[in-house]
Amino acid sequence: MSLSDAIPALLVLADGTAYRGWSFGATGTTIGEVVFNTGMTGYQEVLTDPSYCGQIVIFTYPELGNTGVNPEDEESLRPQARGAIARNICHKPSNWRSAQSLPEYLKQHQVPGIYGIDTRALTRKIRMFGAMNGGISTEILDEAELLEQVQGFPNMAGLNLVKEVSTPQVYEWSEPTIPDWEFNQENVTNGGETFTVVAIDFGVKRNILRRLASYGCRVIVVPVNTPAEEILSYNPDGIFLSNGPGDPAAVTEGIATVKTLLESQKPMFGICMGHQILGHALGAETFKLKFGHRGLNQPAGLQRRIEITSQNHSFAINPDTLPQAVVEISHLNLNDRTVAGVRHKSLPIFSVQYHPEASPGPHDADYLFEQFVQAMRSLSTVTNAEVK
Ligand SMILES: NC(=O)CC[C@H](N)C(=O)O
Repeated sequence: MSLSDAIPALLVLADGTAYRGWSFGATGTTIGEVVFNTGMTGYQEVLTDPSYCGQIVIFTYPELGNTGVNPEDEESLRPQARGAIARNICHKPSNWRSAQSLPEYLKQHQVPGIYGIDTRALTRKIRMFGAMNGGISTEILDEAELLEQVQGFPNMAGLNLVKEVSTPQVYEWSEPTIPDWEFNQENVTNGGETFTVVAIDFGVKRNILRRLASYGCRVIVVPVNTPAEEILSYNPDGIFLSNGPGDPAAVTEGIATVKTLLESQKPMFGICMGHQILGHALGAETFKLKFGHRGLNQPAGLQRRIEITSQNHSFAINPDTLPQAVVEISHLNLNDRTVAGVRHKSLPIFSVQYHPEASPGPHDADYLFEQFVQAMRSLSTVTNAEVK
């Protein structure tokens, strides 16, 4: 593509700052919360992660699209981010798995992007002043006009976006990580046991379902508004609470369901939104971070063990509101010491603010899936012994 074919695009932030660049992906106008991701790989997984619904992602890695996109790396049915911001774009991908270029893919799914932006300056701005709404347009090139639209857009705090991405129907997932990519061959076969897990879908990433399946789980994925009685009617060995977009405090139906499910005392594991929902169900509160954590090298841990983790979140549990008699903090984010994991003191219930399934990201935290399975195994052994 020559520069003379490039379509001018405008990016305006809610504080009035404007950046000019060129369009990639779809043309038109898009508005959302502008956030930055510092990962050096995984743009396709990031763009298709349902937790990015409602957000425009600045990629700090300087060139996007070199390896194209392929059907296996989709984290959901389609790109979920509202837009993408890049320093530079590769129009001719080179990779044996590539099926399509990133610009073509975003165009096909009507997601606008802008490149030619000084993403370092933009990221520093968001870091200093916090995540804010912004708009990208190829049709409104007047800064004041686009700013008016951006300023009329709702803020992320208070938004329930889960309904936009949760599955409309119940489905079963049994596909594990493919053998070529399985990095934990010894543990995942799970001795042929099968555990039934009901996953509440707040906007689940496929790699979570794959990791659960690799550890021997048959996963029944249910919509966010599924009543607790229906969830328990599947007679699950464990309950999984997924990741998802928007403000956790606004997902009141999910919080109420989890509160009821806690009474069943079944093993429960939550990731990201699932962790925040569990926090609310236990009586804690969440707050919005200034610019969130999005990247592949966020350190988490407590005392001696540190995991390098994949993260993508805006909100966090307020530690002062956690019921200390019932739960303890299991992990902190070691960059800013916000809560990164909690564990119930007497029941097999735990959750993390980060993404142990990676995709993209490191595998340090994969052991958490094993812990969940271990909790279900211990319980089923106790129950079988009682029956005998
Ligand atoms: N990845 C997630 O589940 C994100 C959770 C929540 N939407 C947040 O931004 O904090």
